[in-house]
Amino acid sequence: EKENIEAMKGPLKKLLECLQKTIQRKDVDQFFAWPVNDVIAPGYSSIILHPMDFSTMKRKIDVSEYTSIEEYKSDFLLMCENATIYNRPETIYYKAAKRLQAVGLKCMNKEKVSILKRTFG
Ligand SMILES: COc1ccc(C(=O)NC2CCC2)cc1-c1cc(C(C)=O)n2cccnc12
Repeated sequence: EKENIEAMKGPLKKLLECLQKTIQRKDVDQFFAWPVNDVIAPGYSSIILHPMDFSTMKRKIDVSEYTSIEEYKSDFLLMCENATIYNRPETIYYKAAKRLQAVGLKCMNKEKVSILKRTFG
């Protein structure tokens, strides 16, 4: 039972690594590559209680913390949503988050996820 779950995580891990590479390529300015801090974004840590960024997601992939593509997707959406909560709509960060969210959702759309779920269980 445990081996099966472990074995299952291999392919899922590969899939998520590939998915993250594809999506992160769109973050050319690397606004989402690292955790946002209070120096560059005043008051960030008191406004955004559940921060998320690509480096944190990468670490979670590496330690097999994601057991499904849905879990990965919710961290991705959290990351984008944080940026639309903290930043005003006219800012480059808000716009970058909206663009990134659209790209990410295309990569993780329903059809693909159901195919992946069938393939990876
Ligand atoms: C890891 O986060 C970042 C890294 C680098 C930069 C950056 O290069 N900013 C320069 C472009 C104009 C200043 C911005 C950010 C950044 C991301 C964000 C997000 C994602 O909200 N942010 C918000 C307010 C101020 N700065 C940021």
